[in-house]
Amino acid sequence: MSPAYKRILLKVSGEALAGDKSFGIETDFLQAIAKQVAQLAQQGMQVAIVVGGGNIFRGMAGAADGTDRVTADLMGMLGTIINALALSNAISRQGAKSKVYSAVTMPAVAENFTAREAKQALDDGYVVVCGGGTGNPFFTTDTAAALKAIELECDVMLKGTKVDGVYTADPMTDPSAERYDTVSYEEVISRDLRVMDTAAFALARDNGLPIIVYALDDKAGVVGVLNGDTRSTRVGPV
Ligand SMILES: Nc1ncnc2c1ncn2[C@@H]1O[C@H](COP(=O)(O)OP(=O)(O)O)[C@@H](O)[C@H]1O
Ligand SMILES: O=c1ccn([C@@H]2O[C@H](COP(=O)(O)OP(=O)(O)O)[C@@H](O)[C@H]2O)c(=O)[nH]1
Repeated sequence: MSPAYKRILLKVSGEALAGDKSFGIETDFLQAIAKQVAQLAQQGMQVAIVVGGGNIFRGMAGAADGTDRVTADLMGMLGTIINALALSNAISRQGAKSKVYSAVTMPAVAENFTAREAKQALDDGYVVVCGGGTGNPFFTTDTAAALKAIELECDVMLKGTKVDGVYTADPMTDPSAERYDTVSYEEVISRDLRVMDTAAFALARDNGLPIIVYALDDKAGVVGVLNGDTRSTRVGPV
């Protein structure tokens, strides 16, 4: 395993959590991710996770259907909390300590996120699972993930999603798209490669945070990414 990383931030896309279903959480898939994360934690790696919510609700879709955008985004943020609770519980069941932090205040459900407390929890051996995104409408959980990776002083952000890296175009719609092994922040932003939103890439670039994009359903998963066995793209300085 890469000895270079002491503390990592893992972004788990909500839609990927649904596995083959169009909505909700696929239990086997949740267990598989939880097992990989628990394994890393038990080996002494500090792991923070930001969870998406696209498997439950997306603000943009709600707004398109007539709900006002701010309300729809609040609904989306609540969806990410549901996923965070499910993932943290699954990690605990694998024998690792885990706590949920929320960017939206809800004391009966989760700890309020502060970087100071979350860093302490990481130092104390907890897997820190962050829900609620940035706590603000008009943002995404990718931006929240980049932000929290920087706030928590993580060495790298791993973005687990449906595709196995960054391509020259969206591989879901363009079969001629080619995957990069490494790509600069500048190229991703200037070519508008939309595997994450520009705000997230810009934040990473401005703070020198490397990002590794990989497919969440790869059997070797995040452990494989860190070992260099899983196909992925590294986004970083040139
Ligand atoms: N240049 C690109 N390289 C890789 N994936 C891309 C690119 N452009 C668009 N995508 C799409 O971005 C998606 C990943 O973004 P993500 O935010 O995780 O997805 P979701 O919409 O499920 O939340 C991929 O499933 C892929 O279809
Ligand atoms: O900081 C944030 C993060 C998320 N969201 C809302 O939560 C939804 C789910 O998050 P996202 O789409 O990023 O999840 P993912 O794509 O990872 O499944 C978004 O559509 C937004 O409506 C938000 O308003 N602010």
